[in-house]
Amino acid sequence: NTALNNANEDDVDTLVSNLIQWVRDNGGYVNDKIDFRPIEPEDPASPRGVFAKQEIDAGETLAHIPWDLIIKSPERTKGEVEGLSKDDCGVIQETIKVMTASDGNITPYGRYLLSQPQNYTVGFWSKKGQDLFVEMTDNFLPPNGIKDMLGEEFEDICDGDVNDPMTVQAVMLVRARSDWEYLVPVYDMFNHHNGKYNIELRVNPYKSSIKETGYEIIAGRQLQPEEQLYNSYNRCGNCDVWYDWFGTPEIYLNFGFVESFPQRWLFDLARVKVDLLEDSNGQVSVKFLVPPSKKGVDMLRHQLVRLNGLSFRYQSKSAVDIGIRSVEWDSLWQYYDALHAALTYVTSANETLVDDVWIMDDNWWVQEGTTRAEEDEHWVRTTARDEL
Ligand SMILES: C[S@@+](CC[C@H](N)C(=O)[O-])C[C@H]1O[C@@H](n2cnc3c(N)ncnc32)[C@H](O)[C@@H]1O
Repeated sequence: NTALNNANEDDVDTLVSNLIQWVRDNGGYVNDKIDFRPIEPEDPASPRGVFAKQEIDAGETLAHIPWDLIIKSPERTKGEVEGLSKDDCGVIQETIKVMTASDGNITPYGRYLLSQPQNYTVGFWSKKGQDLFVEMTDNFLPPNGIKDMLGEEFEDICDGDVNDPMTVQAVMLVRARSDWEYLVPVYDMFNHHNGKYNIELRVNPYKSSIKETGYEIIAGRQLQPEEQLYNSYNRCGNCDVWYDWFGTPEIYLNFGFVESFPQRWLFDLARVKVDLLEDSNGQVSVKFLVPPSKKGVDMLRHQLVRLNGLSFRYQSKSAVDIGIRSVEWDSLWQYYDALHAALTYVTSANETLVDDVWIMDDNWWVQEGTTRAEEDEHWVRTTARDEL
């Protein structure tokens, strides 16, 4: 896997401009008014995002990615399947091919994917890092099933080789960058923010045949110079299945970062579901989406005390002491802070407690009636303890 190791040495600015040129040379379009640059202009190593260089009108096309440049499963290539297919094995296999193409054949997109940081989402960490994460969540707090990201979802369902680092990296990148089973260059450059989401897709790729249309990304509203352009990874126009249950912990699990407010937390075992909203003065409020119970809030209070104990035990330790990479250590404590804050907001909220949630069915969490998903698409990824 020297390709994976050498990749980080490529200059990312060059990789990005080659990628844009390649899209343009192959029938695509990328608007001149957008720029792909590090989020912190002074820190070339900071993550990249998309920014408006000048004013952009609402509805203006930002980019058009033709069907041929999209990485998708061979099943899709025949163009017969519409709607969601049940797994993403096909797009993973194709991504592996794109990333392992020979020097003469590799596309600028393959090179860009190769340059991405390795194993940065928790499902792909070292065993020690994952064990510490599970110690933190106690198989009770979300996100659930971190070991399934590779094991159940790729090894078992796709029959994939989890011992090959390039394969593992491709799986992680598909989970962190794809629009379910389409990995779309340029569209995958937009960062996530539910409060500032300002782009849209002209055509929902799961509701119509996109062989002719490809992905057309448009401005959701008027954009100002220097504004960052944001997608939403769970509330976008075609995010139906993800809309209800996929909150801040699940964003963290799949994409490896803690989202800003607004956040959604679904504590399935305590049957507590909340949105955390921030007003223009930075005041955070808790919106209970299902009436909480005393039993549930007590469970979360107990978890908060346990988390305090955990941080106390580790406060004088470092990544080196534990023997894990600093990316894992730093990310874990970032998530800890978000989890701790969410539990603090929820347990100190002045909400009337009622027991109704415990007499509801397993779908208690969609009882609020704001659900978007179709009837058979409601599900929560259950925790290990839930299955006992
Ligand atoms: C679809 S890609 C977005 C483009 C990516 N930043 C890049 O440099 O190519 C998703 C990845 O971007 C990063 N990301 C997206 N939104 C973010 C946010 N709001 N804060 C921090 N990182 C974010 C995460 O690393 C995530 O796995």
